Amino acid sequence: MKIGLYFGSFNPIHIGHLIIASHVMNNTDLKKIWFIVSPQNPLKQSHSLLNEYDRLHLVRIATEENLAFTSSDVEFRLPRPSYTIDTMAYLREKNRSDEFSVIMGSDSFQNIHKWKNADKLLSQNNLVVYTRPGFEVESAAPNITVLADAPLLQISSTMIRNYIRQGKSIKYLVPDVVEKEIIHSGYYRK
Ligand SMILES: Nc1ncnc2c1ncn2[C@@H]1O[C@H](COP(=O)(O)OP(=O)(O)OP(=O)(O)O)[C@@H](O)[C@H]1O
Ligand SMILES: O=C(O)c1ccc[n+]([C@@H]2O[C@H](COP(=O)([O-])O)[C@@H](O)[C@H]2O)c1
Repeated sequence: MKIGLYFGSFNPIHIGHLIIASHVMNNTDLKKIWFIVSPQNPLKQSHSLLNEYDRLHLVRIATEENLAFTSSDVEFRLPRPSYTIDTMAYLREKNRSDEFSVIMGSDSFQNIHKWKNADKLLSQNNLVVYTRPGFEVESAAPNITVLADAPLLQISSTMIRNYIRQGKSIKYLVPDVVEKEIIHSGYYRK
């Protein structure tokens, strides 16, 4: 099966992520999207990072009503920080009948030279790159699909964490179930 892999810290998952995943499904031949929760992004600081199992739970409840979406904890069992090239090797080995594509914004794509074994990552994998403002990109190779018209929201997990700390509402920025769980569990208050 053709599967899109959407990697992220998801700290927490928000509707920007879900809109992108849905847009990728609508505009490619991918049949499923796996949301891969990275315990530790190699290029991000770990303070203010909610426990990975709590982040995974939020991804699970945000995606469970969509049968094409799945949450994945595969990187929890791999060495840290989470290097995408290593995760891809592991996933390919374990899922030989599936064909994976890595989904990423054009901002990440432009910075991919900073990632571990970037050349190998680019040559060995299919990529779906959606354009984000300020990071124009043209399809550079047959294994790279560029989606130029993704519906984009100027929101981020950082913004949501800041809103919570400031006592502001995060309604509509995250799915209702995620908002309820964050409030109920007191996540990101300090
Ligand atoms: N609003 C958005 N629209 C499109 N893509 C997004 C949006 N927010 C995040 N992404 C992309 O989704 C992927 C996973 O995101 P990540 O979990 O790092 O969230 P984030 O909102 O960027 O987090 P943070 O603010 O904590 O850095 C990354 O490739 C990121 O570029
Ligand atoms: O493999 C790497 O070197 C590498 C470097 C930076 C980021 N990544 C992956 O890309 C995902 C999204 O990263 P980011 O910075 O766009 O939020 C993150 O969860 C990591 O799995 C991977």
